[in-house]
Amino acid sequence: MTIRVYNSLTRQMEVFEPIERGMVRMYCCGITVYDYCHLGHARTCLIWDVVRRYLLWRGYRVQYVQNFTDIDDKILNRAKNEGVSMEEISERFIEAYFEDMEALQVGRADSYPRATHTLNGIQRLITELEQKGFAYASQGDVYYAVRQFEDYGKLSGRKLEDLQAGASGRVETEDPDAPKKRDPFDFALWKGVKPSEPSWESPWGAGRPGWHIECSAMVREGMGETIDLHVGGEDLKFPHHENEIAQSEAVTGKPLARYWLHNGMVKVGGEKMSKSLGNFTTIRDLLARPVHPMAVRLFVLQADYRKPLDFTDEALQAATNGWQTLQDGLLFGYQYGEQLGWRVNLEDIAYRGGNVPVAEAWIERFSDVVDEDFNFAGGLAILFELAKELRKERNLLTHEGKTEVSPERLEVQWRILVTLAGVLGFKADWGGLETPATGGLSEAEVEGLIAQRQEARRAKNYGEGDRIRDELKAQGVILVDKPGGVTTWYRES
Ligand SMILES: Nc1ncnc2c1ncn2[C@@H]1O[C@H](COP(=O)(O)OP(=O)(O)OP(=O)(O)O)[C@@H](O)[C@H]1O
Ligand SMILES: [Zn+2]
Repeated sequence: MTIRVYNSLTRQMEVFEPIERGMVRMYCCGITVYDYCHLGHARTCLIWDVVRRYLLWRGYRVQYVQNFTDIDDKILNRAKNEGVSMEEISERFIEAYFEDMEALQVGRADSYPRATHTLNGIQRLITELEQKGFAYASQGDVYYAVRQFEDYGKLSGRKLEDLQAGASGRVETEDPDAPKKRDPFDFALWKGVKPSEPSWESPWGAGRPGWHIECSAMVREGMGETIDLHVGGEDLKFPHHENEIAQSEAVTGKPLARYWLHNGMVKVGGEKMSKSLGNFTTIRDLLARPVHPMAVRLFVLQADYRKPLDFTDEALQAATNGWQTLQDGLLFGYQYGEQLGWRVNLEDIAYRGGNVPVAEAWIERFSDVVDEDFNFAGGLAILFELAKELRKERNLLTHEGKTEVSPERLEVQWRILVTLAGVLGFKADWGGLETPATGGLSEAEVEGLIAQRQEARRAKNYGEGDRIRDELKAQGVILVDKPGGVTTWYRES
């Protein structure tokens, strides 16, 4: 089978064919770094991380680039409020971003260009737009003249005429930059310096870049004129992605991206989870509840990536239960492999995947389903089938001392499960296993002591926290503190 994707640009399913055979160039609009990430950001980052993993598994090489917007009014406002520099704010939240994503096991992109590191490329692009008649300078700012770009609106399906009718004068009254624009829909490529704000020298005077131009410049500088996949949240389709297209394609005369893919929003009570609405749950808060990071991954991947996803406690609980089932399946080999006489190197499987024959029907079924516009929910259904079968066999084994399916066959099934779960970025906490062989504390006892330690640390009683850590260590249990206040553990072998 071939991979097919829903292209937002053409509004139809298309066979996925990258420009260069076997190589995918993929760009994702990243975050504006002025606060901690919430579950909405997590969904966007998780989905595209798994798309990348899937493409790699399907044999492509992938260049995956995700930017950080580190010049923005929101960052400047926070810096002003705290009396610190813009860099201090952006550095703090870039660091927090990496911690949160690591906790969720989102893989690192190949590069993370930042607006502040791309000023030459940005200025080059604006200069070319000016030379080609798509941009004009006005009172220290530079604007993009949207009416010069014939295709404006092709991604979002919005026509300027309709927008104008809908806006009817509102734009003029609300937009403080309106007097500087030739048309109310023109947008800033460069903004003239304001007192006490950071600025960079440019042919148009000191100032800073607008938001939209940074992505166009980053793609061009780091990836080329046309990339394969341009992805991001649906909220960015208009105006951000529309403007990226207008900027890049006006200069190069080539499509910016072959395929535009958009993920749906995480919603709360029907509204987009967002900082401005105050209805958000940060990744940190979620993991500190504690919710297992893999349950968050399951919550996100069980939904159609293009549809909105409602965040409710029930949905989260369902994902937590689902993870338990999947985890039971993933741990099967570690718990019963020896008893079943498997001669596999479990360490090897844990770190390199199951290494199963690709002709296996399960694998084919999985890739057939996921190939169709990254249907991860469909792929997961296959993983659950496998996990449930292993659970059934586990019950037989513990109660009757034998399995129905042959041990050889079970081994293959388990390896397939581990492999496919790995493709979707799921990894079982092998260390959390109760291993009677090592004796000592039971799983529940360990969890109880960890909870006590967390309580002590919350009360700033670090001495007691350390004492509990040492007590556990003496019993062969090693604690690993993860970002977001989550502690995992494993038994020393
Ligand atoms: N509720 C959400 N669900 C899914 N993705 C989201 C959500 N909110 C933001 N994103 C995505 O996260 C990425 C980073 O967005 P950005 O930093 O601009 O956040 P934002 O939209 O300003 O968030 P907020 O509205 O909470 O301030 C974008 O790709 C955006 O589409
Ligand atoms: Zn962008």
